[in-house]
Amino acid sequence: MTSTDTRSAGSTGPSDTQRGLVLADVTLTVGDGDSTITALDHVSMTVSPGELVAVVGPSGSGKSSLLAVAGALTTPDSGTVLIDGQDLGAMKDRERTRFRLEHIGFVFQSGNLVPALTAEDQLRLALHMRGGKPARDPRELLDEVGLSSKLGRRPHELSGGERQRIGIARALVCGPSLLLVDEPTSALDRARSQEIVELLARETRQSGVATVMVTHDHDILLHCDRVLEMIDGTLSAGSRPSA
Ligand SMILES: Nc1ncnc2c1ncn2[C@@H]1O[C@H](COP(=O)(O)OP(=O)(O)OP(=O)(O)O)[C@@H](O)[C@H]1O
Repeated sequence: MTSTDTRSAGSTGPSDTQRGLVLADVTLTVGDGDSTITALDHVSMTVSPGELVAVVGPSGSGKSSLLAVAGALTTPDSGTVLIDGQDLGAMKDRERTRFRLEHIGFVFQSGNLVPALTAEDQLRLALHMRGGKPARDPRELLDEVGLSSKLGRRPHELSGGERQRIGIARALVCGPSLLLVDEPTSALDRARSQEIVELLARETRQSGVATVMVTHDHDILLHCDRVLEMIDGTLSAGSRPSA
């Protein structure tokens, strides 16, 4: 099977190549016994700081597996995963969990907010779980995503788009190196979807985070720096609709 390294142009030296996400020849098999499936088949990719990369592909092609491996939730059978030059495979379980809290932000399909918490407290909880000094001020970040007037609202008092904005702010509040985003627009109409991906693109650039977004929504690909396509566990350069 072929693997495609879709490194972006513009890297300037060894220290630069170490930053962001690097997957090198990663293979993951899932299931057991006779029903083993190769979910990721010799996958290589890099995502630089400040770059938004979309991953598209049919259902069952391995997109969630890719996020799980990049997010230090699943350990691949072989290959290397580096985040800011740190090798996830060389870490013990506890170390990897701590690394995930400190360096990786997740945005889920429908926000996955805590129902009882206000917008501001969703971010404060994330900071509390990570511990240490706050990386970003929750109020400033909520202002940046357009929710300064809704700090005290709970999820049921917000629209789907607003909940997704909080999900994005929560994923960024600890100042991650890598942002992993799973179908962020699946519950939104077209206009809200455009707003959410524009926000993700802006935050990716402003905060210099390396962002990987899995999506089925081809209308939002224009806002991404690159599009990769996953088919049967292999990754190749995909096409982006023209403006
Ligand atoms: N724990 C598991 N046990 C067995 N098979 C699994 C497991 N997890 C994933 N798979 C299989 O691995 C393949 C890749 O799954 P994955 O969830 O990564 O695909 P996907 O592209 O994210 O799909 P979707 O777009 O439907 O979410 C599929 O064939 C799936 O059935």
